[in-house]
Amino acid sequence: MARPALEVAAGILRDAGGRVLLARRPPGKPLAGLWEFPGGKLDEHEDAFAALARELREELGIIARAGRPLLTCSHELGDRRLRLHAWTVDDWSGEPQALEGQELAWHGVHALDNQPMPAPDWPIAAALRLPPRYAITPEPGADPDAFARRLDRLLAHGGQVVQLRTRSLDDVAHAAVATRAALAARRHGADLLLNDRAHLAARLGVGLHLPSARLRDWAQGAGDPQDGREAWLPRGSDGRIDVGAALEAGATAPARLRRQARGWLAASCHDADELRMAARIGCDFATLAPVALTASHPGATPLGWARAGALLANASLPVYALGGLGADDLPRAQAQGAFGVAAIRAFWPD
Ligand SMILES: Nc1nc2c([nH]c(=O)n2[C@@H]2O[C@H](COP(=O)(O)OP(=O)(O)OP(=O)(O)O)[C@@H](O)[C@H]2O)c(=O)[nH]1
Ligand SMILES: [Mg+2]
Repeated sequence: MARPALEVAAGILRDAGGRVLLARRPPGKPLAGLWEFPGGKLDEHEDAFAALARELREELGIIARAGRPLLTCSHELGDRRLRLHAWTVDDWSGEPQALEGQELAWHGVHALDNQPMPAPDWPIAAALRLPPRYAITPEPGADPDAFARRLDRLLAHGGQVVQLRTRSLDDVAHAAVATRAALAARRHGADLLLNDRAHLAARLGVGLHLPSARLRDWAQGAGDPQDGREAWLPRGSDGRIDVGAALEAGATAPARLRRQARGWLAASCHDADELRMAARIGCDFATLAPVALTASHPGATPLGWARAGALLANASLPVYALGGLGADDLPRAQAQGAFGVAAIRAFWPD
């Protein structure tokens, strides 16, 4: 019989400057020397926040009064599963002290990629820099100037992560739209991802969003070797994608290190298989679709919340629920285990 999952709560504590607290696992413990979020295992019948409050009192001597869930992910850990519940602690008192011989340090959320962390912490580090909404553009249509103006309005809202999804343009027209979008994103401090143009995304220094067919090709090492995946995925000496070895070593996020100057790597997923592939090749986040009926994909059968919730509960990276959803669906999506909501029409400015 499979052993029950190991349930662990991890706390996100921020100082006045927005930096988060990391604790270094002391010598003698498993994964010694790696930096993690303070916390520990749930006792039987204990919920995540109660466990976290207890662990923070024992490890740091602080009293946590209120928090909210940031991300729950599920990971294979040898012969059992680890479910790691990351909670943002909003209200606490006391000054964190290292009561268990651990080293403590505050780090900016953009510096976390450089810390050697247990692999299950990478999705948390990504979630700390991701907004709850992932906006996807509609096709640019016949008027590229009007499209650029609307995109600019979208990017101007602080902290946006936006996928430029253009399937209808030829390479030259697409490069023009993408270059303009990349400049606008940089001007507004927003993060842009191109849909399925790996070379161009790498050249422009923006992120890449893989359609599911491309995700499958990359995860299986199939397809055209010139498709740009070298720029995005860590490779072993045999040419195969080599996230696994780095995962076992518990080292810093390998995929992200390779593409330090580049942006996010994400993928479109529709089932458990694709969610696993996305995590395995080192994607920072994924979309899961279609959750509900959507006008842009009228032929697709929606997953519905029950099925989507079951897939989300086992995901090992942040996932945006997508398909017929808008901002109003965010609480429901998060209650079902999504990190956020992605949409085309709902987030596109008039
Ligand atoms: N606290 C914490 N544990 C994590 C994180 N990431 C991660 O993979 N883990 C894993 O979750 C488990 C938590 O173990 P722990 O050593 O903190 O457990 P604990 O405080 O309850 O008690 P213990 O040390 O006395 O066994 C370990 O297997 C640890 O490697 C994280 O960010 N914070
Ligand atoms: Mg602990």
